[in-house]
Order: sequence, then structure tokens, then C-alpha cells
Amino acid sequence: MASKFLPDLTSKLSLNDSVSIRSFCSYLGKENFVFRQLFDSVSSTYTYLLGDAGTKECILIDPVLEQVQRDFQLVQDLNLKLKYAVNTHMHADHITGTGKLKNLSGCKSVISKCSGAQADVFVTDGDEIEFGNYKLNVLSTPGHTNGCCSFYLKDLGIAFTGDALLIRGCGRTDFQEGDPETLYQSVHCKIFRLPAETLLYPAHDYKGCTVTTVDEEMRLNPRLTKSQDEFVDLMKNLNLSYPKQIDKALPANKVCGLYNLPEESK
Ligand SMILES: N[C@@H](CCC(=O)N[C@@H](CSS)C(=O)NCC(=O)O)C(=O)O
Ligand SMILES: [Fe+2]
Repeated sequence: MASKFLPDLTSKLSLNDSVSIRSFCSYLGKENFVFRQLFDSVSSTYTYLLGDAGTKECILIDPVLEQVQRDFQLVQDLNLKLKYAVNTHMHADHITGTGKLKNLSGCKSVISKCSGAQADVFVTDGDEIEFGNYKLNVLSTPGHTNGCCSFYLKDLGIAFTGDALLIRGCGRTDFQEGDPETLYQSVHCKIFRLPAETLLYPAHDYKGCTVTTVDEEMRLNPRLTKSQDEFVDLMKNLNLSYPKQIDKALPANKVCGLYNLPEESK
């Protein structure tokens, strides 16, 4: 019933307004759902706080080391208890905040087994990550890296795509285990099979956008609307410069972000 009316509702609301998701939750009878999109301007990374105000359990998706105090303060301000600090993949452009959050809050870190990184909980395709009365379905969406996962919260029609699908873009495939054929299949066979009105929240945006939908990306994504062969050719010729923090980020992220940390981040 909810998904039947979702397109009408979203067309009346500004998707970039946090009020919209609150109104939508209220409409669905999910008033307890807490949702915040946080931003790290150095790496252009989005961190997401998802919680259940009824049970107080919450999770953070893709926390950034330098923003841990901000994120943990918000968890406390909202009287929530952090259950999991989750990574969509082993990031190359920033050090994860999951290890520091574990030390601060006693939460457990979560990542996919295929990522090659250490964590308390390893997830794989089909698993569920529960917090309060909500759950994320784990979708394996490799191609940017082997361990990339997207997380789908079916009840609310929202998904977190990490670097697999960015707004009008996608994760690059020229380092770690990047593979354009695999990424194309992940997006088309997993993310584009979610309901068209599903709100998609990426791990990064470099142009100030905050959210998109399956429908928008299927129609307008300049890379993923191409044929697979055209996509592969395009991805092999992007000639992007390497992320500035990659040499310190990858070794640190293999161990939950707790390796050789800069003094000011400890
Ligand atoms: N300039 C940034 C890195 C930008 C970058 O490479 N972003 C990645 C996601 S983080 S692994 C990406 O996949 N970008 C896709 C694209 O098409 O740009 C830095 O130096 O950190
Ligand atoms: Fe990435």
C-alpha cells in the first residue's frame, strides 16, 4: 500500500529536505525512524545515522575518522545507543571511523567478508542488519571493489549504495579490485531491480546533490544508461587522479581504521 502511494507523495515533497523523510515516515506509521545525512567536506563522504527512537538502537553507515566526535555526539544528543558502525566497502579515500567508534561506544563494526578488512561482523548478500524494529537487507554490489555492498531498508523504500552507484555517476573501477563489467551487472541486476521510487543515498557526492531515485538513475545516469560494452570502454578511459589519502587509508581501513593514525585523530 505504501509503495503504491509513494510516487504521489514524493512528487509533493522536496526530496532534499529532511522534513520529507519525516513526513513520509509519519505517513507510513514509522514515526520512530531517525534519519540523518552527515557530510565530510574533505573527502565529500556522506555518513548516515539510522535509528529507532523507540528502542534507542541506531547504526552509522560509512563514518569518517575525522568526524567521529561529531557523529558520536549526535548519537548521544538523540539519546540513542550505537549498535553497529557499518562500512559499505573498504574505502580508499578516507580512513573509516568504525574503529574509533568501537572504542568510544562499544558498538560492533560491520563490513562484507569479501572486503578483506577486519570487523566484528561480516555480512554477505541476503544478510540482514537489524537495529530496533528496522532492518537493512544486504545486497552484494561488487565492481568498484570486491566487497562493495548496498543496504536496502525495504519498509521505508530507501537504499544506501556506497560507491557502487553515485548520483548520475558510479564508483571508479581502476584500483582495488575494480572491474567495470562486474559493476555494470551489480547496478543493473541489483540496484535497478529495486522499486523505481526507491530513494538512493550514495557514499559520496562531489556536486552538492544529496539523494536520487532508482527511476532517475535508470533514465538519467550518463554512465549506467549506456550498453555494457560502452560502459566498460568509458570506465577504462576515465583517467582520474588517485585519491589523495589512498596510501594511508587502505592499510588503516584493513584494520577498522586503527593503524598508524595521525596523532590528532586518536
Ligand atoms: N578526489 C578524491 C577522490 C575522488 C574519487 O576518486 N572518488 C571515488 C570514490 S572514493 S573511492 C570514485 O569512485 N569516483 C568516481 C568518479 O567518477 O569520480 C580524493 O582525492 O580523495
Ligand atoms: Fe570507494
